[in-house]
Amino acid sequence: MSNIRRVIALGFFDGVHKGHGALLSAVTRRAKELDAAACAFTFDRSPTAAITGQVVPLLSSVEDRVWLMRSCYGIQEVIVSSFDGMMRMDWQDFITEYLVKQLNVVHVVAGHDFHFGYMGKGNPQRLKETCEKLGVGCDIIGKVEQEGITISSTYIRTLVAQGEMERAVDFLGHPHVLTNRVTHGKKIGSSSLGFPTVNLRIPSPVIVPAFGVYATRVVVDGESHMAVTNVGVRPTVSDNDGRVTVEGFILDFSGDLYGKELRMEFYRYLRGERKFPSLQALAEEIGRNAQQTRDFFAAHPQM
Ligand SMILES: Cc1cc2nc3c(=O)[nH]c(=O)nc-3n(C[C@H](O)[C@H](O)[C@H](O)COP(=O)(O)O)c2cc1C
Ligand SMILES: Nc1ncnc2c1ncn2[C@@H]1O[C@H](COP(=O)(O)OP(=O)(O)OP(=O)(O)O)[C@@H](O)[C@H]1O
Repeated sequence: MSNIRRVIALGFFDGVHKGHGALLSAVTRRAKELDAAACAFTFDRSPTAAITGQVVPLLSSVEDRVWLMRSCYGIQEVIVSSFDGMMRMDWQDFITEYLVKQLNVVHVVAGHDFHFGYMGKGNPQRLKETCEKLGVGCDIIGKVEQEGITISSTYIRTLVAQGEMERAVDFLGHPHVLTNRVTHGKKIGSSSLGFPTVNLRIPSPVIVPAFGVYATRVVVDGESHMAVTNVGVRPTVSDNDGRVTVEGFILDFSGDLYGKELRMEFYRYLRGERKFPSLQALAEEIGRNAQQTRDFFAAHPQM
């Protein structure tokens, strides 16, 4: 780590929602005032998953988390730390040895319920008092609510898992995103259906949105296109192997995207995934869903 002066937001930041946004905006503001680098600290894996041993499906991969913090809030450096390597560090050491000595922190920003250090014994009050003694600035951000609900990654995960995408977008402050490389499908899409699709895998432990069809955008080679996308196991296709795929038909586009990195943005749930009596019936429905997607983006030109 180079020894530049850093203003650092502390947390895990899964999904980078509006509550996190309050911290990250404070960081960019303070960094300007102090002529320091705007940074955020996160872990490589979910602390809750590591501690409880349970699978915690996350809204974002590490890469998407980093990208969201940079692109939505102008964070210049995201420090991705190994949770396993840090979980036994006590809270005082986290501040004095890690933040101050290693990262040269000049100001920290954390939320009202931020717990840190071995057994979670560090808390906002301890953070504030210790920073004061060390001459490090500290902002504790009060909780951000919407419709009387405290915005949290946990709450937004339930929205995505239930397909409530528009509400998820509302609480995130940006669309739910999935970035991955395009893989090969079974080629039925272009040959029998008349709808070529890009196929993405959802890497573990990233959350699987409710099975169904969504109005989405795909961003590839720096360009954004409307797409109608199915998430699920494709019960209509006889040889489906039970694997979950994300398949998007990109509107008004032709070209081979195999192997390219693509970002998919989810905006609206259109319908559930179904088993159709024939490929013909499925193709007719996809045609209707493509039109619904056009209508949605025509009605929401800012999206
Ligand atoms: C917008 C859209 C909606 C879809 N809806 C369903 C569905 O409800 N049920 C289903 O079995 N497959 C559905 N599919 C998946 C198709 O079965 C799949 O695209 C087709 O099998 C082609 O697969 P391939 O690209 O791997 O060749 C949908 C695909 C798209 C693009
Ligand atoms: N709604 C919110 N308002 C203000 N600060 C928040 C809010 N949500 C999270 N924070 C703060 O953002 C940082 C990162 O939080 P964390 O990653 O634990 O998110 P979370 O949404 O609370 O997650 P979870 O749902 O898993 O508890 C912490 O410092 C936390 O206190």
